[in-house]
Amino acid sequence: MLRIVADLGNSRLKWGRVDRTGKVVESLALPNDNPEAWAVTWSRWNPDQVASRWAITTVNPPVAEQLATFLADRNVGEVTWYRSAADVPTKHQLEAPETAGADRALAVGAAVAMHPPGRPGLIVSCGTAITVERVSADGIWQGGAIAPGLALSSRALHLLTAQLPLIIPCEAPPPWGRSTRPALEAGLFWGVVGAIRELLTRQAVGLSPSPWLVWTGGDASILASTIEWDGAVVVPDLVLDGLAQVAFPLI
Ligand SMILES: Nc1ncnc2c1ncn2[C@@H]1O[C@H](COP(=O)(O)OP(=O)(O)OP(=O)(O)O)[C@@H](O)[C@H]1O
Ligand SMILES: CC(C)(CO)[C@@H](O)C(=O)NCCC(=O)O
Repeated sequence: MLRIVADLGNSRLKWGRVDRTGKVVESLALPNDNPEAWAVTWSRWNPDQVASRWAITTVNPPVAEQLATFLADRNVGEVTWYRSAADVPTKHQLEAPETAGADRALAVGAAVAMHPPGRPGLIVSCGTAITVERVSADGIWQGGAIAPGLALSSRALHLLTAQLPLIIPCEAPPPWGRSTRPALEAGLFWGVVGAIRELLTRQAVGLSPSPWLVWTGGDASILASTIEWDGAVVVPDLVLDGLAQVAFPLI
């Protein structure tokens, strides 16, 4: 039986296949707004239309409806949805888990599972929004911070001003520029790095021994290298890994 995990965010839809050992393999990102692209990938993954089981985490209800229709049209009957942190067994101290993102809870769950017990941790997820999550030494998610992501900040500056162009930051730029474009690149990129650094520093206060750090999300590869942190790792499929552990546990 094909087992699929999917992470429906605000920018992209990530899919992965779960192999016999419970590992997520062949993960890829698809556009959120293009069911034709989903169909092409799905017929490539499942050319013989064998039975499949899906586990889907979503923070995007309108696109989730489209995805539900897409799967129903393809006779996928076994779908489990994770729509908020309340649907995820990650231990937490949140006030209202039913309003918190399931993706956040799954990322925390996967990061905690990667580390031996007894050490606190921090998780930075660099997606449409950036989240920085705090985990206590006894493995409990204490909550986090939600900030604007790199592409979103760039789009906001472009859309809400008359003269600022749209730029796509793709690598660490010099910290100032002598014209609009490099000045914008500097402000966007280093502004986001500064926000993450500040949140990490402040959330680490009171955590002992020193917290581990896991990065994930579409912008993790360019942002992680800017902040020095002993033993920090980038795990691109952290949310899918967490989902596979929760939805398809090894028995
Ligand atoms: N091919 C791509 N298409 C879209 N975004 C990309 C791409 N490659 C890198 N990115 C970056 O990835 C970020 C989005 O990350 P990701 O796909 O992890 O977010 P998401 O899961 O959709 O968002 P969220 O979980 O915050 O709702 C954007 O800020 C963008 O800069
Ligand atoms: C913060 C994001 C956008 C990160 O993907 C998502 O988890 C979300 O929409 N969460 C709902 C609000 C919350 O987590 O408290």
